[in-house]
Amino acid sequence: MATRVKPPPPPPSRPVVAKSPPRRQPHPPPPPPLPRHALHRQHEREGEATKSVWSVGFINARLSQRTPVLGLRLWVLVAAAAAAAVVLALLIVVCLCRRCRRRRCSRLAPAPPHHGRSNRSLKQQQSMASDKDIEEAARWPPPPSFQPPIEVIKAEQTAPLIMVEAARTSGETATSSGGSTRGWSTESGGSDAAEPEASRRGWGRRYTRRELEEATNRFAAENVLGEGGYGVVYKGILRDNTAVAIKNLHNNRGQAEKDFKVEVATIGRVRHKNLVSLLGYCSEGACRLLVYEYMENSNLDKWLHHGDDEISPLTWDMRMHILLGTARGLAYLHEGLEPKIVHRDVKSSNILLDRHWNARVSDFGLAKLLCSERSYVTTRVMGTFGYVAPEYARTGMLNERSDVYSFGVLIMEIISGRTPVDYTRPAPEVNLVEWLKRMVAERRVEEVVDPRLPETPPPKVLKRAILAALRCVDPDGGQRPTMGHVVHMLEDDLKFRDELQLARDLSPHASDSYEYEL
Ligand SMILES: Nc1ncnc2c1ncn2[C@@H]1O[C@H](COP(=O)(O)OP(=O)(O)OP(=O)(O)O)[C@@H](O)[C@H]1O
Repeated sequence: MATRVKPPPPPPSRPVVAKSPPRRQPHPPPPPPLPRHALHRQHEREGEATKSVWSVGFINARLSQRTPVLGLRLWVLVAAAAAAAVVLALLIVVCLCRRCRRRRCSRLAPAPPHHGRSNRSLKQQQSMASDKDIEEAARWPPPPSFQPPIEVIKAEQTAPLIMVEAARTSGETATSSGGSTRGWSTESGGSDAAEPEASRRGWGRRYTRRELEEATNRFAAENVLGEGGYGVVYKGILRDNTAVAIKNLHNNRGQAEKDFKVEVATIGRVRHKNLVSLLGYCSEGACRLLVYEYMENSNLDKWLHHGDDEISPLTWDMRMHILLGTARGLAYLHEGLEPKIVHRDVKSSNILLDRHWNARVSDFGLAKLLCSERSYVTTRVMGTFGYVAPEYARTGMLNERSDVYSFGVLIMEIISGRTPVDYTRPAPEVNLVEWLKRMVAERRVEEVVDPRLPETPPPKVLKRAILAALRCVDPDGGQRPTMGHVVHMLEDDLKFRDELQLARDLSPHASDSYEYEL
């Protein structure tokens, strides 16, 4: 008699349907014990059933099962969960990237001011300014030991203008010194559409060439403000009636548009009341144009050296005010930004004057915008003859103390009305720094004053200004003050001048003794 073998249990893949409660049935009698060979076959069948749990058919069946979630099949839910996980992962990556970028932005935020010496010590230094100090500062030649400046940046042979380090770290970032962002609007010609993100971030407006042609009457000759080493500068009036200065950079075929934009962004984000603001740019084909705020009173060089008037319109006070503004602008570049910007070409033609005669430093950071292969870049690297710090000229090593040296030359220029190098003068007077030092050593300080000045400054005031200049042109870069120190010196000088004036106004005789005491 054939033994009835109990059928294997139904495969678990069967769809689970709502079951009615099982009817209770009387327990069937226990099956008779199986013979050995039947038992063996049953084990084999059970083994196959277990294996089938992992078979393709089984998985397919499982995935095709309907679930209680909206009656969707299991594979639909699995796919949805996988997609959600991918989206989540992407979101996390994007968030992390943004955080990194923000951190880079914050590196360019204004750094806390750090001036090595306290105001007090500077004040003491200043009030102790005596003939001896001035003569000591004027000592020449420099000590033979040249101490390399701290944080020296090696100037390269062909493209050494790497002073705008900010560009490297964050071409895409935008920071502001708290200044206005006027002019960085998003409305512009068609090309803005290509870069809406840039405009939103405040990098600066991108102008079309056509817009700028319109503003300058097709770059007409009568709108030329002048020509410098970087190109021709035009005055332009934009459609909204804003006056601008448009610098047409020449020889730019070597500059990739992307690099150009990075540099422009670097310059554009630097805002300070004593720096000329870059409003935007145009980059179409080989054409590279920079759009700046227009400065009504041109540049300092013009007023110092190219005026026809016998009496200069620049009074002593105006000159000191211009110096202080310039010092503040430079101090911001050196100490207010992280990483700092070394101007590298501080000179009177780069000090522009707004309608209120406030100094506005221009051309900072321009060096990196130039095509590095051009030979004139190499000559420009050396700054301008007469203003260049000796260590820079000698070694090509440059840091912010080189700007301090040039600023010292600028002080001398403003006091004397002489250019830093003047070959029309007798040999001992050709070099301004050397001549002025000699005059100080010979106690002929009063003779260095610009004969075109409407009024001569009080001797003590003059001496303090000369002392500041001599400190700045110290042959040892490490001994020069920082621009922050220079700002304090000049502020103190102005205060000193005010006090003197007040004393004079109160009593002419009292002021004599006051001046004498100081
Ligand atoms: N934003 C501006 N507003 C008014 N005039 C300007 C402005 N920028 C430049 N200029 C004028 O354009 C002329 C050329 O300036 P640019 O800066 O190109 O050359 P530079 O300073 O004279 O020489 P270099 O290029 O050697 O520094 C100068 O007369 C300058 O005063």
